[in-house]
Amino acid sequence: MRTLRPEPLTKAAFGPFGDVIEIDGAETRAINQGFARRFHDLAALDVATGGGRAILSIFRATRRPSPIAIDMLERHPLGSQAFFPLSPHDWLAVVAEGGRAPDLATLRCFRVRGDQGVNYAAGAWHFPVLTLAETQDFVVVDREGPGANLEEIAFAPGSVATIAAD
Ligand SMILES: NC(=O)N[C@@H](O)C(=O)O
Ligand code: NI
Repeated sequence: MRTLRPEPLTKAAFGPFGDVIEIDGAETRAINQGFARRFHDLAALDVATGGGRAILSIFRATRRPSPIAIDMLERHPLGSQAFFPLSPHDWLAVVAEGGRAPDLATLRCFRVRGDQGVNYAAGAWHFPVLTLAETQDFVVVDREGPGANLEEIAFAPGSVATIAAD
């Protein structure tokens, strides 16, 4: 079984899996008579497939026992799924490339800062949201609509990977 070492999240490294949501590098616009700044169009929301619509939710994540075991992966074939933390604590995004099944040789863990979010592209294999705090709320924007938008693959316990303790 592999030990995944969290790597820093960068736009380049995360490119195959979706978008990094962050102020750094964003197109910005002064708005509201100069009393606010807009960081514009940070992620490609893709939710219209099959008559879907965008919804905004809040997930309250709680820390999983260490070492965190990657015993399954999931994906949402009909829509993207964006997460942005509401508290400034690091968290983790675990992803893998692949089509009908994830390619476990490409399994990667990214350490995400508390001022960064991610937007998983439609069909991107990922592990459910992982906080490193005792509890952490996330704004989540994803797809509501007809069709099966959750595919999960479970692995034999202890067979894939754990995440190195921080
Ligand atoms: N169940 C649910 O909506 N959560 C997952 O999709 C996730 O990525 O956390
Ligand atoms: Ni998901």
